Amino acid sequence: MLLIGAPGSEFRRAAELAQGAGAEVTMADAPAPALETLREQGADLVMIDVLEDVVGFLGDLRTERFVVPVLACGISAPAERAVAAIRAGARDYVPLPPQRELIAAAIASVVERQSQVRIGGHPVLERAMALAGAVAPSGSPVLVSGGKGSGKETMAREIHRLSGRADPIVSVECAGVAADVLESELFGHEAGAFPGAAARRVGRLEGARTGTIFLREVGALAPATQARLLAALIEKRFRRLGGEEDVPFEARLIASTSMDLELAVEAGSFREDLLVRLSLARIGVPPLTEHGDDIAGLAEHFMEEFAQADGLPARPLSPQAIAVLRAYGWPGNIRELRECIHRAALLARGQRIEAEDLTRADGSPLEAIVSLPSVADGRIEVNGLIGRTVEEVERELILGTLERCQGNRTSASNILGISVRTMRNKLRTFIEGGIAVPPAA
Ligand SMILES: Nc1ncnc2c1ncn2[C@@H]1O[C@H](COP(=O)(O)OP(=O)(O)OP(=O)(O)O)[C@@H](O)[C@H]1O
Repeated sequence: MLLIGAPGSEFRRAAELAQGAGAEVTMADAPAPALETLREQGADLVMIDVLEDVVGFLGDLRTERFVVPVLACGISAPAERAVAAIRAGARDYVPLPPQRELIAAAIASVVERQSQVRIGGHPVLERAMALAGAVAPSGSPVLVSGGKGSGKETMAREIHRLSGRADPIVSVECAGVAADVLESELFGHEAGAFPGAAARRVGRLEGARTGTIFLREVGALAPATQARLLAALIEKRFRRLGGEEDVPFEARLIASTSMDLELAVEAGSFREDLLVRLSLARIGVPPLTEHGDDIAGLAEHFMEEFAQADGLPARPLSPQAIAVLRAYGWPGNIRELRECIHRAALLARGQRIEAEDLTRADGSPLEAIVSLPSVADGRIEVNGLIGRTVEEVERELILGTLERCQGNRTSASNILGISVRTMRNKLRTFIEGGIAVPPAA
């Protein structure tokens, strides 16, 4: 985290609080030295005093293609300054003197706090973890695939930890970032590489030194960046944009994907040769529903974590609450479970967490969503189905399950006991027949 402002006790206090919340803090007393720091070492979050030229600083960040969230802050600053900062692109305004919770929330809003890893006892997750342990010591690239929030970054961090590398793991989001901005972010640039490149900037690949570079959603890389990355992997060196000097590429590459990269290759949006290189070691993180036996343990683990962090009593989950957690489809996987438990830890009033305390992000109770199909004497009620074709019933079952899983193909396939490939083929047939299919989650 980079703090920009004239040194004063409030700023020092903000820095101490940020450090207490787990951030590594660098301080700069004005935007110009702050830009120098960003060019040399980057930052995951910037906080700038609104008394500085925030608008000019944000403009410089854009011209030099930095992708870093900026928060404005100030000591009883005039409201118009805060508004101007937000209008110019600052994410939020944090008043000083700082409060511990506000600083922690600001950090949490941009850098997801990683839970302490709990390795479930389920064989599918254990197999994935064993693979991670086996590939960790080598320097070869690793591709971690799995659904949204299933634990891909957690797996990458585990591999990095087990590799014993002294340098850090540097995480870069590839989705939703303009191609030229991401290219600078990854490879850095020399002064004059493009209009606005005022000085040399060290990219994240270089900044990771001999540690690990983690590329989240690698399938989103533009073709030119894919080509550059492939060359860097083969030659173990690269050039900053506009540079003539080779920079050694010493970091270990771990990439994650929640999209089917084979399909992306077929569609021509991802290079096959890059996929082959990335796939030397490949780890699939299973969707949460595939290791459902871990749900209760993970839920208790998160409950303890939040109780500790928020100073609340750790409460047990009732058997009904656990049954509801087990029955839900978890399209957002472990992240969704973690957030669900966080809401329950904050809002539940009883001695233990009951089924009705478990909600989705929109506030709807999980209980209502997991209502099971009508069952009579253990058998599915078939009267309402007689007169309908097997094809119709199958289509309704598939589309209904998919809807309940908010379009998540992997979760729905798991619940239905069919492969994702079969699911895709069925959906293709539906679409060809003019039937609406829920969009992919
Ligand atoms: N085995 C685990 N034990 C404890 N917490 C976990 C585990 N796996 C994932 N989590 C937690 O779940 C959340 C989501 O995990 P993570 O960021 O690794 O998922 P992801 O698959 O990389 O997400 P995305 O698809 O959005 O990139 C994080 O808060 C992480 O700490």
